[in-house]
Amino acid sequence: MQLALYRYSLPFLQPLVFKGERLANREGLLVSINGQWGEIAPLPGFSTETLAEAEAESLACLAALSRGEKVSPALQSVQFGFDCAQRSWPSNLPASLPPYPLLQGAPAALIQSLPTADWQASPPSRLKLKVARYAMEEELALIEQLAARLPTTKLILDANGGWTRQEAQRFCERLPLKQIDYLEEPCATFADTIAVAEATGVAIALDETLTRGEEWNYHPQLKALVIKPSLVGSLSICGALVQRARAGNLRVVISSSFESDLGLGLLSRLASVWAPDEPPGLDTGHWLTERVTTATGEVMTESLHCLSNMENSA
Ligand SMILES: O=C(O)CCC(=O)c1ccccc1C(=O)O
Ligand SMILES: [Mg+2]
Repeated sequence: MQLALYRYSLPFLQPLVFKGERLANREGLLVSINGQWGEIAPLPGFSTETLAEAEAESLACLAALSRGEKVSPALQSVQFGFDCAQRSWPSNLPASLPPYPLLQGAPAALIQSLPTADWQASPPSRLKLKVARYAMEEELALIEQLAARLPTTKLILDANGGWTRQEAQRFCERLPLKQIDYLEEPCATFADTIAVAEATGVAIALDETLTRGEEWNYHPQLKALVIKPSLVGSLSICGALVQRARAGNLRVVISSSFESDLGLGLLSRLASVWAPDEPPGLDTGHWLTERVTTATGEVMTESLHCLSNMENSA
């Protein structure tokens, strides 16, 4: 049995802020089990575990595997990594749809630099924008511009639970609702999010509610589950969420959390299995300036920091 764990550190194009924490590099782990890879990369501000905790549990799991034991990690990022590295993937997976573009940054700067010229010829069917980060007026002005310039594009908005019920209602009352695909997580609780939906008519998608494993119910305005397998963790829990979405006629959008190119490839495979007709939320790779795999998919282990490398007969 071959077992290895590596750490990567990949620079961001420019530092990104996650829930108030400024990161210049994306750091994570790559696990290899008999030649099959997984990625373990808790995201500060979104994961409850730290990278150090994930590393410690990963090393313990590898030691257990090397003794011939089965492992069931407790940390979500570690569950994802080990599940991916041990999954029997179908051999001929179709490619997933191209991801919808993700816009991130200050509204004034985005209005200046909108690449609408490229988009005019073939506008994206969907476009995602982070909200609840800057002044509400500025964000609404940007949305108005986007809606006017890209009349056939549906906008996905994501507030990451950043508003009170009242703030979210003020914002949603001024949205061009026909052009909004859905709003992810306007408020910090499911009850507040649903209250905003009912008061304003906006369509809702859940994301952090699923990552945190909180309770939720079907609602006529709940339109989609945004599933981040790398943060939810266990692929069987992700599979159960997909089933529950199907049972309630909800769309499933597979989404990333700034993984390396290897992690994005794994998420793209999961998207082609779980959401073959839905453009995934995987447009985070362009924020990283370096890769961990070659063009043919080989992991460039020589450029990574090796934490463990074992070969035994177990
Ligand atoms: O979902 C997407 O389109 C891209 C990923 C994304 O937006 C994201 C990335 C990291 C952490 C949180 C989020 C989010 O959905 O809020
Ligand atoms: Mg989200």
